[in-house]
Amino acid sequence: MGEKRQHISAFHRCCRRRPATVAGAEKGVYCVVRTGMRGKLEDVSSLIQAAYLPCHTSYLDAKGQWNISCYAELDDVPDAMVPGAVVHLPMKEVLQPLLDGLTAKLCTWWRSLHPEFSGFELHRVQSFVTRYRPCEGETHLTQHVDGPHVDASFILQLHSPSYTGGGVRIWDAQGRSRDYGIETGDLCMLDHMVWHQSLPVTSGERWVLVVFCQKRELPQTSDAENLSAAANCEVQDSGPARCQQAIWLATQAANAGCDVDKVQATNLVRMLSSSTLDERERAAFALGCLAVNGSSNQKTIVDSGAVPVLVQLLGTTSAQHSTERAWAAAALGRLAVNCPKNKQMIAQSGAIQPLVTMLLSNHELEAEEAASALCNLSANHEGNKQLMTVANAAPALLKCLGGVSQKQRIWATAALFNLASHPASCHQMCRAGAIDHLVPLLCADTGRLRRQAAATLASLARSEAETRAGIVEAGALDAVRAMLLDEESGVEAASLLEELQRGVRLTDESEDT
Ligand SMILES: O=C(O)CCC(=O)C(=O)O
Ligand SMILES: [Fe+2]
Repeated sequence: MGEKRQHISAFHRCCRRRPATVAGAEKGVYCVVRTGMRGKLEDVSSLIQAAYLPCHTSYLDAKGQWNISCYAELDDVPDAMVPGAVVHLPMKEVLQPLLDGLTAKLCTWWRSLHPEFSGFELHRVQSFVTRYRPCEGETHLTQHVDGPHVDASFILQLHSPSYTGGGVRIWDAQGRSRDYGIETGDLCMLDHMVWHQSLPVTSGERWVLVVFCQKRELPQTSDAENLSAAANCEVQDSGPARCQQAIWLATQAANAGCDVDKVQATNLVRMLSSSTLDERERAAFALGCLAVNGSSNQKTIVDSGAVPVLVQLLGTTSAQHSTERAWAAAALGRLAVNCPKNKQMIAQSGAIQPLVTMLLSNHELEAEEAASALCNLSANHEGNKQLMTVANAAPALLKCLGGVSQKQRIWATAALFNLASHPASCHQMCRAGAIDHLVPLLCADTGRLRRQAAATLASLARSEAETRAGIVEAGALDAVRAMLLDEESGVEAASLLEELQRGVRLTDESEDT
């Protein structure tokens, strides 16, 4: 009973239009859950919108002539081909960090519906972003099923500020429909051949991510067998299916917050040395997913020898290896979180210089993950701050502040904040023009950026009267005044002001003597 009630609330918390009933959930053909990804989706929404390039397609189903979707993935599956659709790689890059986790969620739910498919996994055949607007042909999608070739699908509501209308209507196995006014981060999961439609948007824009999956048989049938197969996944014969299993397990483990064991970790580390780029990318990605689960996974992964191999992956320079470098940086950064021993080991294995080089990459994902890793490596670690100064990190981080990626700017500012408390780094930052880069961020759109910029400037202001004067000269006071009125960034603004005033007071005092 308790379990059922829990299911009901997860199912209906997000339903604005209907009181809680569980018709769809009970019949099991669909499920709407809140993922808790709202913040993450808000963070990536500008990237998604920047990467959005719709293509003209013609479907035989409810979509007809359709030109408001941008495709990130399109498998060459005969039944699933969409005439006119082409993959837009920038969208793939932006969605990459989200897709595996979401697919794993869909797969977990779908397996619970279909115990008979425990030996199967879901493989994405299409993923795309759709933008609905109140224009002809763009408001909604009429009633349809995703197709006989689609075994399960999901619709994720992306960050879509201020739109009206919209939402999803879904029919259960008895043909009864329900409307869901889904909110950012709500995930609507559909079983095979479930009728559904989106509802017309009447103002603003509604953004969704849609993924279609097919089931694929796993070579082994039980989790225990999968585990042992993954455990034996040798580099020499790690065919795609076997590595897929290792990744599947890692994703499941990361998703469920469970521990990775030594054998799994060792095999993922071996996969990092595979001769296939795709396998190395997947292994690095999986290790990064597992490393966030807490200290026991961090330790198991480090004890399996991951650090030197991951660091080695950072050392390539070609564009082709950019994603591999990004996931290796992400894994290293996560291994460093709250663990001084790992921070030191990663730095001593030579990670810092290549990470600084990666900051200057044209590939957003690579620069973002490098900035994030450097932030984690420098946090509460004076030795690494020193090494980052030697590697000339500050100028590269400052350059990142001018990048288009918001995530990159946030991580770079956070890393700069860490460095600002280290005297040598502080000098390096000031020489590299930190004040001129940071003061404009006091007026940034994002509260987090404004706060981080203010805190970093406050730290710099502590160093020398000349720096304080420079900050004032660059026009910080007006921005700080505006920030003081703003609840979100008032505290940081007040401490920056205090540091700046300290400068004024010191000057007054010295004139008195
Ligand atoms: O946008 C929605 O809510 C539904 C999208 C959908 O069902 C589809 O694209 O197949
Ligand atoms: Fe659909």
